Amino acid sequence: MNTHAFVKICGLATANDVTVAVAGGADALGFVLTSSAREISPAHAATLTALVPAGVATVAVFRSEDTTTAITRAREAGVGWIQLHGTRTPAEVAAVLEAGFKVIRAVRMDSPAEHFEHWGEDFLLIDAAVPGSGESWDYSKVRTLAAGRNWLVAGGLSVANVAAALAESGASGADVSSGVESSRGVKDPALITAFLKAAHQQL
Ligand SMILES: O=C(O)c1ccccc1NCC(=O)[C@H](O)[C@H](O)COP(=O)(O)O
Repeated sequence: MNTHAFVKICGLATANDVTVAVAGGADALGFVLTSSAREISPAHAATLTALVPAGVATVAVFRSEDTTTAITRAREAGVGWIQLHGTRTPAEVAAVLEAGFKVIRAVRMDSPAEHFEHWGEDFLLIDAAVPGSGESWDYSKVRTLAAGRNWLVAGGLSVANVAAALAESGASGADVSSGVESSRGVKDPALITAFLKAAHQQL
């Protein structure tokens, strides 16, 4: 079956980042609203989400903030989706869905098996041990565990390995940050464009 990989470019910080990712066909854009070299304020994120056309998902990314804080910041940023990292519960996912957001729930690739179950989220994101670190891992090792799920592979992806990662893992899509940067926190337009092309050619 020839389907379209869902591709999220994460850690966008400038209007040019957004313009390039949208022009390249990104399915989702991530804005980091938590402590990180890529952190931007909800108010700044609002100026960027205003540039995003309908049909492209806008995602606020959180590390371990409680859901009330995440929802408040996400509303200020004007996003439609919330991505939750950290140790979470089904009740937290339900609270974010009830607030009207779509949810990406991020888990480490070495999480206990029950964390790979479906808790109501729209996508599971299976990541390296440290989010946003650029560390790669054996993407094939969760293939069986995540089979049948809507899920995104992440962690150490780049133009060079995204096609293989999608094929090996069986993921529905891919998420990247470090692999499309010229230096930490600074996106490279040519790498964004090339990554989107490589990922969308795969599935
Ligand atoms: O990117 C960050 O700095 C970050 C900080 C705290 C929580 C999550 C973060 N990023 C989440 C992402 O969706 C990244 O794109 C994903 O972890 C992959 O990152 P990378 O290995 O750099 O491609």
